[in-house]
Amino acid sequence: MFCDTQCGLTLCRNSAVLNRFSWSLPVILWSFVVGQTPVVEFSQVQLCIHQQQILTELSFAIAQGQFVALLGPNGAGKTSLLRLLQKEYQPSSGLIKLQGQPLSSFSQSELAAKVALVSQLPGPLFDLTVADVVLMGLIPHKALWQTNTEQDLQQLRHSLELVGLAAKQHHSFAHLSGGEQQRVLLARAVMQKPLLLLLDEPTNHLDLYYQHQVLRIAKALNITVIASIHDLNLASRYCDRLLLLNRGRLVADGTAEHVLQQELLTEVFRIPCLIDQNPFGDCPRVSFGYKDIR
Ligand SMILES: Nc1ncnc2c1ncn2[C@@H]1O[C@H](COP(=O)(O)OP(=O)(O)OP(=O)(O)O)[C@@H](O)[C@H]1O
Repeated sequence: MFCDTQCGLTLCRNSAVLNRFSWSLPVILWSFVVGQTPVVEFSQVQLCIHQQQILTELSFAIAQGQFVALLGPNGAGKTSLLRLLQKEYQPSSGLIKLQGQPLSSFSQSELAAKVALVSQLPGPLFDLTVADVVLMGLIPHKALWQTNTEQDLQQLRHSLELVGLAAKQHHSFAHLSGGEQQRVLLARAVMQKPLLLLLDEPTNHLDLYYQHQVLRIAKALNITVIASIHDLNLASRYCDRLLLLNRGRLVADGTAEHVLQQELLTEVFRIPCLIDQNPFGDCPRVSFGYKDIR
C-alpha cells in the first residue's frame, strides 16, 4: 500500500490507480519492440528551487507522434516541466532524455532545432511584421549569412494559412490582438519543423473558434506535442494522453477515459465535478460546479 497524503490524495496501489498510469510502460515496451526510441523520457526527475520542491519523482516516456496534455491546478508544476525540457531549469536529480540522449548533452542551438515553444507571453518583438516573426522559426536551421529561399517563403505562406492569418503577413506583430499573436507564434513553431512542440497554455487569449482551431492544427502536425492546458474538455477532445499533475507529482497518466475520473478530479481541483460523454466526440466531458449556486 502506498499513501501519498502530501498531495492531498490517498493513492493505493490497486487496479484503479494502476489504470491511472497506463501509458509509460506500453510506450517503453512498444519502443523496445519496434526499435523506436521515445521522444521524451523522464526518469525519477526532481526539481527543487530555493529549497522548494517543485517537481517530485516524475517518470514517464512519450512516443513519437503522441499529443500529450499536461493538466493540473495552478502551481502544479506544468510550466516548470516545460522549462525543464527547454533546459531553462536543470533537474535537481533524475534524468531527462530527448530521442534517447541526455537532454544535458544538447547545446542550446541543437535544442532550438528540435524543440519549439509557443508560450503565453511573447518576449519583446519590437516592431516586426508578422512575416518577420514567423520566419524566425527558420533561425535554428540556417547560418547567419543564408537568405530566405522561394521555398522558405512558400512555407511562410503555408504556415500563415494554417492559422488563418495569411492576410496579415505584412502587418505589425505588435498591433495584433492577443489571440492573433498567439496564432502567429504557432505559425512560427510550424515553420521551425520541430521534433517536439511545447505549448504553454496555447488557448489563452483565444476565442472558442480558435481554441479548437489551434489544437486541431497542433494535432494535424503529427509530431510529438506536449501542451499545458487548463480546459480539461479540450484536452479530452484533442489529446491522445493526459498527464495530471498535483503539487509537483504525477497523479494520473493515461487516456482521457483513464484520467478524467470524478473522484480524482474533485480532489485535485477541489471542486465537485461530473463526468459524462461529449456529444461531439467519443470522449469524456467534465462539468465542474456547485449545485446550490446558479
Ligand atoms: N524560478 C522559480 N522560483 C521559485 N519558485 C518557482 C520558480 N518556478 C516555479 N516556481 C514555483 O513552482 C510551482 C509550480 O509553478 P508552475 O509555474 O510550474 O505551475 P503551473 O502548473 O504551470 O501553474 P499555472 O497553472 O498557475 O500556470 C509554483 O509554486 C511556483 O511558484
